Amino acid sequence: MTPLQHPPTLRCLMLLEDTTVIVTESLTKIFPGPQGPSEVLRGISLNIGKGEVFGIIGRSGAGKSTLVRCLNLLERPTSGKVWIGDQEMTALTEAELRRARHSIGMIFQHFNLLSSRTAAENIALPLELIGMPRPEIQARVSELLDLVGLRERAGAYPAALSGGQKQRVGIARALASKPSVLLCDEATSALDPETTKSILSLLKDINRSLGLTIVLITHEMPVVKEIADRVAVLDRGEVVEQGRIFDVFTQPRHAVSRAFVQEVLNRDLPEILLPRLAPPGTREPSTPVIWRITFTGPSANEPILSDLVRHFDLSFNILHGHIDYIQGLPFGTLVVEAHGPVAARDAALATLAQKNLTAEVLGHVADTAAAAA
Ligand SMILES: Nc1ncnc2c1ncn2[C@@H]1O[C@H](COP(=O)(O)OP(=O)(O)OP(=O)(O)O)[C@@H](O)[C@H]1O
Repeated sequence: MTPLQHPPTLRCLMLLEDTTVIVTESLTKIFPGPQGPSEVLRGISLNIGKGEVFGIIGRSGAGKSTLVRCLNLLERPTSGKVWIGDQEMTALTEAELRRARHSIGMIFQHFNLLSSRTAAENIALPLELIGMPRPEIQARVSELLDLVGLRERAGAYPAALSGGQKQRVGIARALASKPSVLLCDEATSALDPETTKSILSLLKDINRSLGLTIVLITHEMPVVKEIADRVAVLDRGEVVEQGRIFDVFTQPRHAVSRAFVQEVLNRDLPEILLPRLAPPGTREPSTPVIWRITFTGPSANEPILSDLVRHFDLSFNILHGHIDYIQGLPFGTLVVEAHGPVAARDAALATLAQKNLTAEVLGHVADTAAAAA
């Protein structure tokens, strides 16, 4: 039973001993506007586990930034509730919220560093604000500079730092007060792919070494694929799909999720091969067909095609294929022409289905391609 299925009084007690660290319940946000009120969040309910990297992905305008700002109450939800740890954020006064935010770090797309302060001074800022004694601040800043690999740049001003270095300062500053949760709002969107990788790898290291829960807001599926454990897909203020990264990547159920997955794992037939596919209804059923076989997990390591050749006397022409790794598990697709009698092909498809492999019939081989094969 999840915390959401319990009455509110029990829920807080459960959160203390449970592995859930962030809960949102039916969160809505309505902004007033010149054309009338606009409902930007429409009943968001999420459970985010302790130590998890949780991705929230959506197109521009889906409501991602509003959602993340509702988590730390920088934006007050119109209705619904937010718990972080054992605190119901939505029930706190402004003064209580300021204290509660010490356990929530946040990093931003444009880093939000103070240009008049050095890297070390930026990192020290939240500690100064809580009145930490100077020697303690110095020790903590030194520790954080080591953590993010910036010891050599401690005295540099933001203008002299690269984008990746600025984000490292942002991460160190966010971690200064030892939060249990780190919210990342498009933290790598302003960075090039190489720097993005290094920042994501730093975040993953921090997640593992400190057990920090990370919520990652992004419009980039490669970011989610790289480090998230689970993902929620946000579309027009609603969570349209959520689940383990491997499941969402290998079996996306919603059209928006499918489009995001397609960006990373291009499963379509390359354009150059499209002429090999006959228009529907133009070929005899007995002509060779084109299949797309999807391999997931252990099935990716099995000699599937050679088994089909041996058992059903079929022959295959491999047109296209790739294999990827999601959280260390293989996932691949292979597009093949299958040549052989219809009955044998059908039996082979049934065998693939029994092995829980997805085989889609894309169509028949076009006339010219069949002749050439
Ligand atoms: N303070 C506000 N007042 C009125 N409307 C707002 C406000 N903040 C956000 N919105 C609107 O809410 C919608 C969602 O915005 P939000 O920034 O949360 O989306 P997003 O998914 O983060 O998009 P992006 O990736 O482009 O930043 C947008 O239509 C935006 O114009």
